[in-house]
Amino acid sequence: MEQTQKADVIVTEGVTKVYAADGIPVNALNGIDLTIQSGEFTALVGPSGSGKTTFLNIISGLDSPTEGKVWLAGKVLSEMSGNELSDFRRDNIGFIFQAYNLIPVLSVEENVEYIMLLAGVPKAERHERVIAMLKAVGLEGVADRQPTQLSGGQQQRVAIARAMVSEPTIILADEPTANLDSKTGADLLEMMRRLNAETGMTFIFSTHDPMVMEGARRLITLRDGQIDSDEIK
Ligand SMILES: Nc1ncnc2c1ncn2[C@@H]1O[C@H](COP(=O)(O)OP(=O)(O)OP(=O)(O)O)[C@@H](O)[C@H]1O
Repeated sequence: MEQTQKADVIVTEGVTKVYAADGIPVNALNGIDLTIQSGEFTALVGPSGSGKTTFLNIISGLDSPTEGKVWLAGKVLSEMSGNELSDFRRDNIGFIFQAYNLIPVLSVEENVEYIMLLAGVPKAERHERVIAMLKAVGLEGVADRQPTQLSGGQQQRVAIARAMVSEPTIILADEPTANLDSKTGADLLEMMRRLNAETGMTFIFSTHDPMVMEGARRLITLRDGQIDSDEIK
């Protein structure tokens, strides 16, 4: 009988973060032990200041923990050199930001193909993958537009296409619906969930939005830098 084994894409062990703001220590994370497996669609929730952004920054290697270890796709982030880490991040993580962060002087197509360009994917293949990805996010026919000619919801779809097109190990999204009205945010989340089901790509996102939480398959609640609850729905 065939066995499907889920890989651990992120493992954290004792992740602690202390910021030194004006000499006063702030304990943002207090020993987080967590495993995220491939194919998860997981929301990170909790009150403002509970450590969500800090945790996302640490598991993506944008910031380093004061103590503890993070494995991403089997590699310990703190054991990589600066260049190795940035290549590893480019190949393994797709980021989606609250403010979309598209490059305004580039067309939609150029925004979506950018990471593939850096990774040396040939032009014809890049074009084919961008067009297929734009179709998957419901944005056919906008490849030549500038991001500013699109609505906020459409811009965030472009950002999702950009994050997913190079098939990273994990998609990380910090408050992806925070700048959208609740209907647009709910539609966007439904689309992310469909893409997760169709591609098996792993998603982890932070949110304050109860409608977005509803759509998650696993809900991890942080409180004062610790895991308060971890619920599979
Ligand atoms: N660069 C920093 N320097 C000092 N303290 C920081 C820094 N970044 C975050 N903090 C503090 O760390 C704690 C966790 O912040 P974090 O931004 O991770 O929380 P959050 O759950 O993402 O909050 P929000 O929901 O408001 O975005 C807070 O007390 C915050 O004030």
